[in-house]
Amino acid sequence: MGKFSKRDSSEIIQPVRSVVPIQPYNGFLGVMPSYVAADGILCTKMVTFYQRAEGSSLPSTQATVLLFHPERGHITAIMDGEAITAKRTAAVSAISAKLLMPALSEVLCILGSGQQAKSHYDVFTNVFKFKEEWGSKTLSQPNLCWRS
Ligand SMILES: NC(=O)C1=CN([C@@H]2O[C@H](COP(=O)(O)OP(=O)(O)OC[C@H]3O[C@@H](n4cnc5c(N)ncnc54)[C@H](OP(=O)(O)O)[C@@H]3O)[C@@H](O)[C@H]2O)C=CC1
Ligand SMILES: O=C(O)C1=NCCCC1
Repeated sequence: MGKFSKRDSSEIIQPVRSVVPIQPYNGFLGVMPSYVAADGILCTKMVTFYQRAEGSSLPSTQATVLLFHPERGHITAIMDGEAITAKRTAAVSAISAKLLMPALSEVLCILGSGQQAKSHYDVFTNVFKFKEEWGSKTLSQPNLCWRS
């Protein structure tokens, strides 16, 4: 993402994500490899995501990030892809908002109360200042009001 922000993609190999539908279960498996030679980073994220039935206790998204030794090819780290996904996705949204939102945006409204709702709340309140914050009661963030 740092390289992306610098608009320097010359050293990054990052094919478009491959997605395998898991049709009977309304799900997908996504595989997201990338190689940044200059930084010695060879990795892939593997993520499953599902449209769950209402009231299901199963998670909608599960992910793992594997880091490899670029020269020798062995795995050097197995990382929590859900934590990385939470921060990465919210960070990308904040960059988009920074570039696209009207200058006098004073109200933050978060829909949903899952992982992304929480990480977006954290990142957006860190990067921007809002006069009002609206969201779900179940998101339970300290400054957040809610509509019943
Ligand atoms: N573009 C990207 O890179 C990424 C995209 N995503 C997408 O972001 C979305 C949220 O992901 P995440 O936060 O991890 O998921 P979670 O499962 O943690 O949260 C989902 C939220 O959506 C609510 N919800 C689910 N179904 C309905 C419905 N029918 N009506 C109203 N609310 C509903 C849930 O409510 P309740 O708790 O009451 O069930 C919950 O608050 C997903 O669509 C996911 O695919 C996620 C990660 C990365
Ligand atoms: O890229 C990701 O990570 C995800 N994309 C779609 C929904 C789940 C996670």
